[in-house]
Amino acid sequence: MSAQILDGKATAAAIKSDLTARVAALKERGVTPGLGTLLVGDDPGSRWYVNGKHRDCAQVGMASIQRELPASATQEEIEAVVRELNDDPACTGYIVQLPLPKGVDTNRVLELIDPAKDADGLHPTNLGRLVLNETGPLPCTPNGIVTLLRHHGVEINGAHVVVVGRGITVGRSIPLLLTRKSENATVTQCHTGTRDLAAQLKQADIIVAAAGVPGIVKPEYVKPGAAVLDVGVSRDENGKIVGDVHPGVAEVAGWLSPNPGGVGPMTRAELLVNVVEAAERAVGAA
Ligand SMILES: Nc1nc2c(c(=O)[nH]1)N[C@@H](CN(C=O)c1ccc(C(=O)N[C@@H](CCC(=O)O)C(=O)O)cc1)CN2
Repeated sequence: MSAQILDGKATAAAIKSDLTARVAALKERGVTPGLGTLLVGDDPGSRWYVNGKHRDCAQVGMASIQRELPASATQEEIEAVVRELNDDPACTGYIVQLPLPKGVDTNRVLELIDPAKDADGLHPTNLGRLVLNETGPLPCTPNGIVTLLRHHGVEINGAHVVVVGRGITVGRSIPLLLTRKSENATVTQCHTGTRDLAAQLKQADIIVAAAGVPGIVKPEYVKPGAAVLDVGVSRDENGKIVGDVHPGVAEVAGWLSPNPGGVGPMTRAELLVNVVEAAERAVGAA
C-alpha cells in the first residue's frame, strides 16, 4: 500500500483563497484585519515561521504588525510589548511565537494576551471556552488537522484517534476538539509515561504524532489503512526537517500528511482564520 497524501499546502491555499474574499468584504466595511507577531530571540526556525505568517497576511490582503525583542529581553520587557499589542487598534489578533527563551515564564505571558486578540487560541479563557463548547478562536494546529482530515474525506466520526505528545500547541488541546459532538472521535493520549506505545498505536484509525521525537511512529505500529498526521519538527545535521513518523509508514498507512507540506501550512492558514473571524465578530458579521 502507498498512502494517499493529506495535502496541507493545497488545502491551506483553498482556505486562503476564501479568506481573501472575506478580507475584501471587511475592507468594504472599513475594517482591515491585522495580525501581530512578537518574536523574542533569534532562533532561525521561529524567524522563518514568523516571516511566513507575514507573507500569508500580505497574500490575503491583511495588515501585519511585526514586533521583535532580543533573546536577552526581560519578562517585564516582553509583557510591555504584549500590553502594547493589546492596546493597538490596528492589531485584530496576535501571537507570541513559541518557544520563548529559557527563564521566561511563558504561561504568564500567554495569560496577559487579551483573549479577544488571542490568534493562537491558547489563552486559558479560550481553552476554557473550548471545554464549555462556546465560540472562540480554536488552537491553530489542532484545528488545521481537523480541517485537513475533513477536506480529504477522512472519517473522524467514531474514529479512534491516538495522539502522541502533550505539548501546549497541539497535544494538550487536540483531544478537546476531536471529542466535540461535531467531531465525535474517541481519543487516547500517549506521552512519555505511556507503558506500551506500540499497543496503543495499533488500535488507531487516526494517529496524530506530535512528540517531537524523530521517527517515533514506526511502520509496524500502524494499522493498515490508518490516517497518520506528522506534526513533529526536528532537524537533522543538514537542517532538513525530520518528522515523528518513520518514512516506512507510507507503505502501511491509508493517508499520510507530508512533513513539510502537511500540518505546517494548515497551522498558518488557521491562524489567519482566527484573525479574520475576530474582525468579523467585531463588526457583527460572524
Ligand atoms: N505561538 C505559536 N508558536 C508556535 C506554534 C504555534 O502554533 N503558535 N507552532 C510551532 C511553529 N509554527 C507556528 O508558529 C509553525 C510550524 C511550521 C510551519 C510550516 O509552515 N512549516 C512548513 C515547513 C517549514 C520549514 O521548511 O522549515 C511545512 O510544514 O510545510 C508553520 C508554523 C511552534 N511555535
